[in-house]
Amino acid sequence: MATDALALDAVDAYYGDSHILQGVTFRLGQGRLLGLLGRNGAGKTTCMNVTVGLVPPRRGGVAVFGEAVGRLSPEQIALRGVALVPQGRRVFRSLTVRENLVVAARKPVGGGAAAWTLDTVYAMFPRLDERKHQMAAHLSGGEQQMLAIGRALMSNPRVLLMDEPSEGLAPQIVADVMVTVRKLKESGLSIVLVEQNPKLVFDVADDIVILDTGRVAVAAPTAEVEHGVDLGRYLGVF
Ligand SMILES: Nc1ncnc2c1ncn2[C@@H]1O[C@H](COP(=O)(O)OP(=O)(O)OP(=O)(O)O)[C@@H](O)[C@H]1O
Repeated sequence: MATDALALDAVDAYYGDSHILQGVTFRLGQGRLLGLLGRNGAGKTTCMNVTVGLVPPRRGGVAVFGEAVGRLSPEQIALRGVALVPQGRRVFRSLTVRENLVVAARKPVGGGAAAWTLDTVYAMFPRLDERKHQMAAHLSGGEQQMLAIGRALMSNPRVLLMDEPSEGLAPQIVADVMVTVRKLKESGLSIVLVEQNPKLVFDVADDIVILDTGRVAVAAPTAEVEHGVDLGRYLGVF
């Protein structure tokens, strides 16, 4: 069996004394898309923070393509091909669109030709090409989301983490974001898509993990979750 792109194994994580993640285990297969769902405060962002090294796990392990990374720094983990599109986009507001992209550029793990360059990012997001000399602060929310995704792609990741990329965007823009997510999946990237809205992820995810107050309540292929799980119980009314 192929090595998982990402594996969290019995991860416990804390903020100070607050025990947030409690024995979280899930696996992202290579080339697959995992939808990570859960209510507000369930621990989704904390899982992302643990994966990229911002919140080191107190117990348990994190592995990227089979290599343990739970004790590595965020820089070391990024060098192993993990990129995060953070919640709230967090683009560098006082840099231009082009500068935001250039500062994130990195060669793929193991060398070889970079799939993602300024040209290929602009080809995916023509709007960023049109606005490349503008300050990121002046972009619309949807454009900032494109930039946040483009910036993550510039690092030529093997594992892409997307934390609520639809948050705060108009429905048409959300639809555009989901088209992008689908294209990235079709390109072979291994993706974790964090969302509060299950309808968005069911369309595109291979597997679903539902967190409930810091624990994995459900982990199964999408079709099983869609038809066999009482979503209202874990996600509230939607
Ligand atoms: N920096 C922090 N310090 C202390 N507690 C935190 C911190 N960040 C998050 N928490 C708490 O940890 C818990 C999990 O938060 P987390 O952001 O991981 O949830 P989430 O599922 O991503 O929620 P949301 O959908 O609101 O983004 C929440 O109770 C939250 O209040």
